[in-house]
Amino acid sequence: MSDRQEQISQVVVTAEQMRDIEARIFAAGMPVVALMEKVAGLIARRIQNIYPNQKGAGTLGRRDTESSFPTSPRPPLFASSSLFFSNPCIGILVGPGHNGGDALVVARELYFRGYEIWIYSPFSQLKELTSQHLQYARSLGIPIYQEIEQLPNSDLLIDGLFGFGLERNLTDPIASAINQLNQLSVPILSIDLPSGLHTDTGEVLGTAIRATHTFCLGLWKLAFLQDQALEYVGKAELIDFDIPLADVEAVLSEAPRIKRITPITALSTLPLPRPAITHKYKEGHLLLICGSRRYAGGAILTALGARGSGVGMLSVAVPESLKSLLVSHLPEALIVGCPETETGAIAQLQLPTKTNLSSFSAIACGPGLTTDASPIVQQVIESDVPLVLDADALNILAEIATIPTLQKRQAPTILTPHTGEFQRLFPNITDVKHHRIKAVQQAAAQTGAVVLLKGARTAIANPQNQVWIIPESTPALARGGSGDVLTGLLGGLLAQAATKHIPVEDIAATAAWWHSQAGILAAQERTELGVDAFTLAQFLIKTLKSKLQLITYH
Ligand SMILES: NC(=O)C1=CN([C@@H]2O[C@H](COP(=O)(O)OP(=O)(O)OC[C@H]3O[C@@H](n4cnc5c(N)ncnc54)[C@H](O)[C@@H]3O)[C@@H](O)[C@H]2O)[C@@H](O)CC1
Ligand SMILES: Nc1ncnc2c1ncn2[C@@H]1O[C@H](COP(=O)(O)OP(=O)(O)O)[C@@H](O)[C@H]1O
Ligand SMILES: [K+]
Repeated sequence: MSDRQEQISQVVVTAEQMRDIEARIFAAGMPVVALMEKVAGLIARRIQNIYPNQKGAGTLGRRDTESSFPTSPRPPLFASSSLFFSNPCIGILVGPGHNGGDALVVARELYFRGYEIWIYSPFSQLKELTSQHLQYARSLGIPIYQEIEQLPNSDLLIDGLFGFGLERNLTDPIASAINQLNQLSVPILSIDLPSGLHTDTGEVLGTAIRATHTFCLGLWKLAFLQDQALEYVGKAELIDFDIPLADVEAVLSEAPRIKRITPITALSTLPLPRPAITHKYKEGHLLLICGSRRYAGGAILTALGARGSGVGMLSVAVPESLKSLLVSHLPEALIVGCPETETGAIAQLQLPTKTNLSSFSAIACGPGLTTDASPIVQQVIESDVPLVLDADALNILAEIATIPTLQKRQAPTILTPHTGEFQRLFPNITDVKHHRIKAVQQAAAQTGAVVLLKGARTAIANPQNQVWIIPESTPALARGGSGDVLTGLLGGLLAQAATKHIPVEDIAATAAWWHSQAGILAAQERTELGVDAFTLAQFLIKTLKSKLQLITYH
């Protein structure tokens, strides 16, 4: 990957920013019509790659020509595969704007490459360029339909109804047409984004195309990184059409950056290679404070996550009754047994002599504590040590309402809530479910902490409004205990970075990226049902090794 590609793949834009960037390109002299040709040419070539036209190589599985609406039976899912169709029939859905224009250029190109094409163009008012392309398609004899009921069967649909120009909720008749198109068991490839999604929030504006594959054009739009958009987007792919970096910079320079974390950035944040002359305390000393008689496993999983980070020294404070269990799982760690409450929570921290909280390079506190360990959380907040607060530490924080004391901390703080913990902690931030990125930015600004909001697309914000988003993950991680592994891993990386000048949000993003990648690799090897939290921790180093190899070889 070139430097430019690496930088482009990190960029995330809103619809407004994309419009401004395009406006600069057009103002500089690039004709709109030429850009549309270029972009649509790239899309057409990708479609040819995915669904090659092997006309003449046999005619397995030919479709009938009668209408797919309203009563024709659904074609089988596998009908989409190029293995089954030598000459795929492609239906092109055309909207009123330039998204429709792109689709029409794709239609024309595929028509000339021998594909069987029909066009669905339900709008009477089209932008000038789109209208011209439609006229030309008509002159070529490509069938054009205005009514959904007229549409013939197809093996594939290309969605060019709306792109980033969609402004308001979709209404009938186009809304019901989209609903009917979604009912067909035909793969849908969306151009730029699935029609009906809000470009920034990923919200469904009335209804939206459920794409199997989306070609995001030029730069990643924010919607692709929003949890609520994922089931509409399908497999997402960026079509890079050579937007000059200078134009991107010019438009984004003032704005708080929202970035996708890439393997190169994540790996460059890791404490590798280690200096030849070092010792265990130079490689970070992490204190984990976790577990209770009720939740013993959480402490083990957090510690295994920390082990995966490679941290120099690991101390784990647990209730006394858990000590031997932890020792048996983590012989290398220093297990600190603490006096416990009647309920089996840590009652007070009893660190070894000559040790206090300031002796550690970082502290990670919370998994499995129960809310009975409240004084401990207060104590760690008052320390001057970089701190990760997760799980019950966040619930305690919500109960004791000490957000203002977080602001006063001298050392960095990272909060790692899932959506439920987030809502308890920040009841004044509404709509975290629908505006996750805005919500995480507000939370970071309110607390002065780095906030890592867990989810399908984990987002990390710093108090300066900058955001990192983890662009890929797996639902295999939606499983008890996987968050504990992340807390340990993050704590371990934070401890190792203590003497280095790496922004804390970069460390949080790296930990979340590594955690997701481990989930992805484990799911590939063991299926999505095979990624229990213990297994996930075992995959951390294996994943790191495979990612480092990829970087070395490219
Ligand atoms: N100009 C170019 O040559 C390029 C075009 N691109 C394509 O252009 C798209 C943006 O084009 P546009 O700005 O024309 O916008 P769109 O094609 O996304 O749609 C805008 C059109 O839809 C109408 N509209 C908006 N909301 C509606 C609603 N709820 N119901 C009915 N009609 C509605 C608007 O009045 C306008 O006519 C991108 O998504 C991309 O596909 C770029 O990707 C590449 C360069
Ligand atoms: N659908 C999903 N896709 C990808 N990752 C997910 C999904 N659901 C959960 N995760 C990840 O799994 C982890 C779950 O953490 P958390 O909710 O704290 O669980 P626990 O407290 O049981 O350890 C987080 O890192 C989260 O981002
Ligand atoms: K679209």
